[in-house]
Amino acid sequence: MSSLVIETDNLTKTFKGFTPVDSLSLNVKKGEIYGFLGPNGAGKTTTIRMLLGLIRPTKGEVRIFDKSLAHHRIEIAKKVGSLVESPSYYGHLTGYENLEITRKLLNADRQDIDRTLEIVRLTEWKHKKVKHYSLGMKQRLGIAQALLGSPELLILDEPTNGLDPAGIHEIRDLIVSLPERMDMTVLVSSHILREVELIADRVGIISRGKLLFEGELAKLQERSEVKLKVEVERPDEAARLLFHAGYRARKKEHALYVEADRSLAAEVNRHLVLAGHDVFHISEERKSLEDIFLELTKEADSV
Ligand SMILES: Nc1ncnc2c1ncn2[C@@H]1O[C@H](COP(=O)(O)OP(=O)(O)OP(=O)(O)O)[C@@H](O)[C@H]1O
Repeated sequence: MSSLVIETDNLTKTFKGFTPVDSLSLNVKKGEIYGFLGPNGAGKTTTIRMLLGLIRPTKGEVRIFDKSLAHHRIEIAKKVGSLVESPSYYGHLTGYENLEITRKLLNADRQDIDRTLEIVRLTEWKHKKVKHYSLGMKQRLGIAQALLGSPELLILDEPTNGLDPAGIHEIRDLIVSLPERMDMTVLVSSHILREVELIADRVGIISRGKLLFEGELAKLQERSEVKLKVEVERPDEAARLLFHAGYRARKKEHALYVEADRSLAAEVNRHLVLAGHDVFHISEERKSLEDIFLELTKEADSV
């Protein structure tokens, strides 16, 4: 069997001449947490709805567990748990009762309810009515619903939307624990890089329905240029000097950013010191992932 749990080939969705998902080829590996990243309106939910068989692709194919979703929808659905947008529940019923409804639909074991309540840390609240739950607790209940029946693949669409920092932290910890605890593959979407950065093994970044990058975030950062940040007393003058020595240098705030890596740090330093500049500090700088993400998705936006 392939090590890919989700594989899409040129997945495309068109609504009345508008194409929110455009030739998307995603690869999600078994046992990983895959961060599906993109700004609002990038096409994440539409993609997820196709992965769950809730809407039909206009073009392309979805393969899950090495099988075509179009031909094995029911068989695949039994092994996939999901939370798309906000969870649905009955406020006048308790957490336990809500899960009992889902459990019956799935024909899952009764002890599955207590086990999932434990995982999402709602055990002590299980006999309280859901209308009294906080937003974070409702979200955790939604994840518990998705976990019933021990799915092999869990798909969560923006599970931290609307939560406060503590709630975000809790959901994040919960997601991180799942692959090992439940031998599961997780795809989690978000429009916030920082949320995914801490938990995902690999990411797929989309904007305007197109895949811009897929892989480890460290690889994305490696692709960004390195600069030397040089702190000197008179940066304007130092920039001119380095320019005449053949370097591209730009002043930003009180520092100078030179297009060079650490192998040239000593040479840059020598140029400056020999010309009478006091150099206080030289360090190698890369763009933050946040900057790279914003640039990448902005570029796609302006096409
Ligand atoms: N049924 C539909 N008919 C027409 N347009 C749609 C339909 N569903 C989604 N869209 C449009 O497709 C685009 C992508 O939406 P989608 O919800 O997939 O993005 P998203 O990345 O999940 O964004 P968000 O984070 O804001 O939910 C949006 O412009 C949306 O308005």
